[in-house]
Amino acid sequence: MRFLTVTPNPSVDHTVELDTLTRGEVHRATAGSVEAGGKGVNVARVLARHGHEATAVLPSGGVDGDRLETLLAPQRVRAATVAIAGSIRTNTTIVERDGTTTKLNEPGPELGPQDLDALQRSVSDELQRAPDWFVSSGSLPPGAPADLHARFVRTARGLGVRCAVDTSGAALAAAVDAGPDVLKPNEDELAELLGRELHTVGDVVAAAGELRSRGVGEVLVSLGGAGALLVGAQGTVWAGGRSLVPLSTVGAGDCTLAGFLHATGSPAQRLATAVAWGRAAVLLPGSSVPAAPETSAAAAAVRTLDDPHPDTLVKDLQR
Ligand SMILES: Nc1ncnc2c1ncn2[C@@H]1O[C@H](COP(=O)(O)OP(=O)(O)O)[C@@H](O)[C@H]1O
Ligand SMILES: O=P(O)(O)OC[C@H]1O[C@](O)(COP(=O)(O)O)[C@@H](O)[C@@H]1O
Repeated sequence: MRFLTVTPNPSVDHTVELDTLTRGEVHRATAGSVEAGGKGVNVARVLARHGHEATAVLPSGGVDGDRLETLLAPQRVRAATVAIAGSIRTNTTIVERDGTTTKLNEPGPELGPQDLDALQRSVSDELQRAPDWFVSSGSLPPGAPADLHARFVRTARGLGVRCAVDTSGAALAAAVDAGPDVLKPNEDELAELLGRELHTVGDVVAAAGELRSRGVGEVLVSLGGAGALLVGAQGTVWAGGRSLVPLSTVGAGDCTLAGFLHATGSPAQRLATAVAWGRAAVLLPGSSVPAAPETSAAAAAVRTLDDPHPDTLVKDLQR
């Protein structure tokens, strides 16, 4: 299949591994790594590793822009870079020995009107090539309008291209009303969007139902160690597996969405693939994305459940 992604706020992902993080202390890291990052970039990377044609549209500028392009070059992703005046960001992740992951995401460069025009032109040009899926992902940098993902989705839908969105905050709220085919919030992002806490399966299903009534096709809610729930026209499915000690959870959500779009079959089959790709990602260090042998191995441990009981607590789903 052919995929197009856009990442308005890509990053160089710097991961530092250490024993235990203590605020205010000097730490000696046990390992460190640097990778090309940002949500749409990661979606493109993992799809390319699974043999798909993946194009990633991204702004690039400054020393970190050069670094990101260098890191992306060997990864079989076709990078459609848009030169911007500012320098792209570095995001830092601290992973402790027990798998606890702390992310420090920079705001990113200010995008001026010319940068935004160039980015929108690049997305429109790439959409003319009629990809099978378009993925609009990640936070928005300063200067970008909150409805940037929504604008991309409307352009894609106008051209008949199926689209998925993974973002947060005001950008997520704006994207809902553009009616993407797939929306992938995590539990916290969904709770923030609806302005209420989500404790049970019923809470999540009701929240997802509200988004569907506003025009979203399928809502794929990732739940960290508790797997994921898919709410769509055919009902609700859960998929997950036994608990894992993550090496790094960075990129797990991106791999989950990529697996979902890669898969075919019933909602349960597509969700099981999504969860397998997410679980394979957490077993890799830093922002590394899994290859086919790793996602196939992870798939063997995933189980699914149709219509999980609405009173079940989300945190109890994997038991
Ligand atoms: N601690 C964990 N144990 C097992 N699987 C995990 C863990 N954290 C994440 N995953 C897998 O990765 C997926 C995405 O993780 P999640 O944290 O929900 O996404 P995001 O990175 O978007 O916040 C989950 O649905 C799950 O399959
Ligand atoms: O755009 P945001 O929300 O700041 O997120 C960017 C960060 O998220 C990642 O794309 C990882 O995302 P997930 O862990 O949600 O899959 C990193 O590569 C990047 O540093």
